[in-house]
Amino acid sequence: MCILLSGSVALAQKDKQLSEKRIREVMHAAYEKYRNTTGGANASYIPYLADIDPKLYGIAICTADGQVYEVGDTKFEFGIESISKVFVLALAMRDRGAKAIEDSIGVNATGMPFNSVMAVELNPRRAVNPLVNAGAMATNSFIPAASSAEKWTKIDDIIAKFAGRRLSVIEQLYASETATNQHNRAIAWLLYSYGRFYGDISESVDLYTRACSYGSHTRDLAIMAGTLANNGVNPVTKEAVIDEALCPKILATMMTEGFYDSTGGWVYHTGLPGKSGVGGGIIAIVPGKLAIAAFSPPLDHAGNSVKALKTLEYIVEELRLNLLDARK
Ligand SMILES: NC(=O)CC[C@H](N)C(=O)O
Repeated sequence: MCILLSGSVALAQKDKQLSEKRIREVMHAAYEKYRNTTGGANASYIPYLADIDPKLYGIAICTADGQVYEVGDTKFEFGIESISKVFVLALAMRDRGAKAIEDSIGVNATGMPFNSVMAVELNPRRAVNPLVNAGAMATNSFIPAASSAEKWTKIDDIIAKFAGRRLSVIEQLYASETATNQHNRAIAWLLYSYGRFYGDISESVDLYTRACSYGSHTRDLAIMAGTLANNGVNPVTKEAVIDEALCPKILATMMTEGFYDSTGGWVYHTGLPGKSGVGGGIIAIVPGKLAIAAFSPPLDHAGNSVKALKTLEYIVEELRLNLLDARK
């Protein structure tokens, strides 16, 4: 009884860290601390991304009870890119089940870059992770539907539910990616050659490319991630988007592969599931509590936003959000 009591008192103390005042304070402190940080470079292999203003910077936090806090350029729409992989995975998992994802796509870490061919070659089962390009394209191919148009409707609907508003594809970005995605097409063919692709190749690559080309702003990402923090219920609209039992499975893939070959470093610093995109966005989820999103276009060698990474690491440390940290 005594132990229980002191445990819950300690938990309450820890949660005091999460008062509205404290969240705002830390978020604004992060913004001031990193707003002039330089380093990294915009993604240039997708020409559209190279031209985005590298100075744009936004942070948004969405709590599990639906409060949204924002600072900076949080309404600027940028390419969601690989962050879309998380939500397309949620759809495939909803329709196929968590076991089928594990068996047919794979859930282990590749420890390799997001567009690695070797990740496919070196794994005896040719299993990848749904959060690298190979696994994400296979995941698109795995969504059950009568046609590609129907799959897109499913993707568009679930993305809208996660965000609490309908997102639009940035057509210029989509065209830019489509004109330069030969490497992704090659990866899809490779998976196909090993029997690890489950639908029409060009259609699946196209769905993947289109989903990466959604325009999202930092606030959207915080709410989408907030839905995963809130057991699959959008904390703002209160709509149930996916079964709560799937959330820990989705978060597990983020913990193992969310930052590709830099995932170990991310977990080392934050102890949280997170995901980056080459558009400059990053999300992090604290189950049951909140989600954080940050955006800044310049990327490091692994394709993760330099400033967003620093921002999230700082906020996680200051608010004591690391899941692996049992300090009171
Ligand atoms: N890491 C990323 O965000 C990569 C996504 C990008 N659409 C690609 O396929 O290369």
